[in-house]
Amino acid sequence: MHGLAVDALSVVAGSRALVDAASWSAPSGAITALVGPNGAGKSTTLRAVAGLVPDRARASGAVLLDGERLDALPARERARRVALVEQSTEVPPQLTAREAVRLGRTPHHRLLGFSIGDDAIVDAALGDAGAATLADRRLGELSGGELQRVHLARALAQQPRLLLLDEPTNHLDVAWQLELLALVRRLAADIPVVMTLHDLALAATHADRVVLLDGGRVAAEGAPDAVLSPARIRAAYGVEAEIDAAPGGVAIRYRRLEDPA
Ligand SMILES: Nc1ncnc2c1ncn2[C@@H]1O[C@H](COP(=O)(O)OP(=O)(O)OP(=O)(O)O)[C@@H](O)[C@H]1O
Repeated sequence: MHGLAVDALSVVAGSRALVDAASWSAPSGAITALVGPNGAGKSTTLRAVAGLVPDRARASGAVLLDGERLDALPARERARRVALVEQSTEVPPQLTAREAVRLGRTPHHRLLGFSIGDDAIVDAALGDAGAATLADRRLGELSGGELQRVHLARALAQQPRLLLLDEPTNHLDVAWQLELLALVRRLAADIPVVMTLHDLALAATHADRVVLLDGGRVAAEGAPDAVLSPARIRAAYGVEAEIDAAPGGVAIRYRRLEDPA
């Protein structure tokens, strides 16, 4: 299959399955949203797809990108193919944004050092992520939203064949959320993009496919309107959802089960 196929992925810490035999796919040319309640295993899943597993945990199952087993590749090879932007990444505060984005090129270098062409790639990545004006600022001085854009630029500089974004709209104001989603749409023309989202209305509006995780398992997978139904939202989150699908986007109103309609 063209794109990402996750087959019976489990991440087990001690006797506890954080991700439990989850199988799902994310085709090229599409945005796939990974949704689910707190603790459902979304971040653990993205990290495991990128080859990162918590200390003292064990991953099993297969992760295939365009038919190639990613989980069988050495870390450096995997890093050439997969970029992950996490919710919070420790950053050296003295590094400039440009220096941080340049680190995205590291997996592509044969020896330590930089390659010809890196500068143009780094500049393009900074521009695409809306971080060009931040290039010479130090990371320690940036706001949460600005830092988020720099992390995205670093991922773009990696020129990955699979882009994984953990809560990419966190910290972003509404204008930058829309910019980010437009950029993700452009990127998804060529590669699979998987992003975790808490905002189900954003997922319903902007994703082509939705994977609903609950308790580490795949509760549903498919078209947004099929997965994000009131019944499934009730089952996974324990809330009532009233879904209003207008041409400009989906709006969802929530209420607790015990509250009057
Ligand atoms: N290093 C770890 N060791 C043991 N358990 C962990 C570890 N990291 C996460 N967990 C547990 O794994 C489960 C899944 O966590 P994960 O962060 O993947 O969920 P999530 O769906 O991303 O949640 P959220 O929406 O709150 O970000 C949680 O119960 C969490 O407590």
